Amino acid sequence: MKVTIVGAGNVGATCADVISYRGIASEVVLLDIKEGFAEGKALDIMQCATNTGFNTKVSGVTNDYSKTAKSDVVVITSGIPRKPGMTREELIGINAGIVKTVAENVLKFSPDAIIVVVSNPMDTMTYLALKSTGLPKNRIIGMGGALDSSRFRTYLSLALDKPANDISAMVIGGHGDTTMIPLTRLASYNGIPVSQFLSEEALQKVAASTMVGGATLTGLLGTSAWYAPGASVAFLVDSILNDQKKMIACSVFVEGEYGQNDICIGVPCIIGKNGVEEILEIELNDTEKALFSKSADAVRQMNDALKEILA
Ligand SMILES: NC(=O)C1=CN([C@@H]2O[C@H](COP(=O)(O)OP(=O)(O)OC[C@H]3O[C@@H](n4cnc5c(N)ncnc54)[C@H](O)[C@@H]3O)[C@@H](O)[C@H]2O)C=CC1
Ligand SMILES: O=C([O-])CC(=O)C(=O)O
Repeated sequence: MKVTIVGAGNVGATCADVISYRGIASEVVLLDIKEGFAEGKALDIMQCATNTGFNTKVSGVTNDYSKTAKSDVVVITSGIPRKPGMTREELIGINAGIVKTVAENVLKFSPDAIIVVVSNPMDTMTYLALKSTGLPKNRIIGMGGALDSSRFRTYLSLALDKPANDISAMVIGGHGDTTMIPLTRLASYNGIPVSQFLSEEALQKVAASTMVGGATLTGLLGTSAWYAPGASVAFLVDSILNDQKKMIACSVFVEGEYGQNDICIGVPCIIGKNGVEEILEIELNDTEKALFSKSADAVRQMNDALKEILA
C-alpha cells in the first residue's frame, strides 16, 4: 500500500515517520516544493529503520508528482501554519491556492486515491478539494476531529488523573478555536460518564482547553503543533488502508446529516477502505444541536470567503 504526503514540513514528516514506524503502509512518498527538503526528510526517516525495526520504503521528491503515481492515499499538509495570535482562518488566502493546485496534481497520477486534507483552515480546504476535483464525497476526508478528540481525551485524563486510553470522548463541529464541540455529556471513563467524577465546572474547563488546544501549542512553540497532528493523520490513514472501519470524527461533505448541507464539517464517520463509509447521526441534545448549527454557520461563512479568493 502506497501513501503520498504532500508537504514534508512538521506535520507531513511526522506523519511519514509514524506511518513507517508503525508499518501502516509499505511505501511512503514525501513531496515538497522546497528543493531537496523532502528527500532529506525521507532519508532521515529511512535511517531509523534498523534501530526501530520497520521495512516501509520512504522516499522524497521535489515537486515531481510522477513519483507519487498509484498512491492509495494522499495526505495534503502543504501550506503555511499559523503563528501565535493568529487564527487558522487567517491562513485561507495563501493555503487555498496551494491546496487546489496540489489536489489537482495528485489526481493526475493517482486517480483512485483517497485524499486526506490537513492544511488549514481544514474544513474549508476539504470543501475546496472536493469542489475542485469533483471526487465522490467518500474520497475526501478532512483530518481535525481525530486530533481534537485526542486533545479532549488528554485534558480529561489530566483532570481525572487516569490514563487517556481509558477515556472515550469525541469532538465534532468545525476545526476552529470557537467552532469545535467537545461532547462532554458523552465522554466516559471505561464506560462510566465522566460527570460522575468531574464537576460541571471542571468539565467546562476541559472543553475550553480542548477548543484552544491548537492555539495553546502555537503560543508555546511559535508555530503550530506537529507530533499529535502527525500521529492523528497516521491513525486515520491506518483505518483507511487496513479497512479498520473505526469511528473517527472527520470533516466530510454533509447532505442533510445533522440538518446541514453543502459544507464539510466534523461528524462521526466510519472510516475504511472506501474512505468515508458511513456518517453516524448520533442524537444530540438541544444545546449541542444549537452549537452544531452555529459551528456550521461559521464554516459556511469561510466557504463563502473562499469563493471570493478563488474568483
Ligand atoms: N488539520 C489539522 O488538525 C492540522 C492542520 N495543520 C496545518 O497543516 C499545515 C502544515 O503545517 P506544518 O507542517 O506545521 O507546516 P510547515 O511549514 O512545517 O510545512 C509545510 C510544508 O508545505 C510545503 N509546501 C508549501 N507549498 C507547497 C506546494 N505547493 N507543494 C508542496 N509543498 C508545499 C512547504 O515547503 C513546507 O515544507 C498548515 O496549514 C497547518 O495549519 C497543522 C496541524 C494540525
Ligand atoms: O493550531 C493550528 O493552527 C494547527 C492545528 O490545526 C492544530 O494543531 O489543531
